[in-house]
Amino acid sequence: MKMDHKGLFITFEGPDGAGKTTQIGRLAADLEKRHIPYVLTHEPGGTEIGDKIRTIILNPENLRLTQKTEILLYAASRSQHVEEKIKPALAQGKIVLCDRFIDASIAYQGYGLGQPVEMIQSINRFASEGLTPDRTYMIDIAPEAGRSRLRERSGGPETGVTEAAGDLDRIEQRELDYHRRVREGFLTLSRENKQRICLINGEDSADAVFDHILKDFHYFLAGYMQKG
Ligand SMILES: Nc1ncnc2c1ncn2[C@@H]1O[C@H](COP(=O)(O)OP(=O)(O)OP(=O)(O)O)[C@@H](O)[C@H]1O
Ligand SMILES: Cc1cn([C@H]2C[C@H](O)[C@@H](COP(=O)(O)O)O2)c(=O)[nH]c1=O
Repeated sequence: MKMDHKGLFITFEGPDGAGKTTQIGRLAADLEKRHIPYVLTHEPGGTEIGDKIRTIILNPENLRLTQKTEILLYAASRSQHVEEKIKPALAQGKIVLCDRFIDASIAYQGYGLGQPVEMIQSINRFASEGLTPDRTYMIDIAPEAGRSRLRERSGGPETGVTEAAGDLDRIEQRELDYHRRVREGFLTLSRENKQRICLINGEDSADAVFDHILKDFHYFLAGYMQKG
């Protein structure tokens, strides 16, 4: 665990539709209930400038956006986010809950697009000033299941809304094979970072997933408090 800041940096990762937003919201509610100061945020975005970058990255009309530009825009949004929001909150001793961080760039742009992972790591080390999450909840789901959840969330075939018309962003619209590579990327990361990453089966019920996260988080928090 990196101890160069006072707060705790917790990230949620996983393929599209895995349930990250659902679970991070539940963990935030648990902290709220226990009066523990926290910040709930997300990437890409999380700041005014980051949200503008997010709009460019995810707009399905931006067909000419190159792979290198995509990597750099995610890193630019992250840099703004770390400096303006995440590091100040950690310095105040808060728990920062962040929906996606550098693991997403490695999985989506590295494993998914086939861009060199070491290069993405190096760009992001610069962008994030070397910030590493203390704990990561990686929620795994097969891309078919994730995509079907996203379709339902945006209307679903039964409502007559087609997938193309149904709110999928520029990344979500990529073919299933791309999303299979992304998932394998996340699973590889979880094997390579067992100390930091807690891997969870996102195809279990939302309650079962949350039980798993909460148990691990309370255990992790107790250890962190003990170390002072
Ligand atoms: N464990 C679960 N079982 C069934 N449905 C779920 C579960 N978790 C979340 N959902 C539903 O699946 C959809 C996607 O969930 P959510 O938005 O939390 O995923 P996400 O990982 O944040 O998606 P993305 O980051 O791709 O937008 C939502 O409609 C949510 O209610
Ligand atoms: C941080 C980050 C994200 N992505 C992808 C993952 C998703 O498809 C979108 C973000 O949408 P969400 O609904 O807010 O999860 O962007 C990526 O490709 N690379 C990244 O670094």
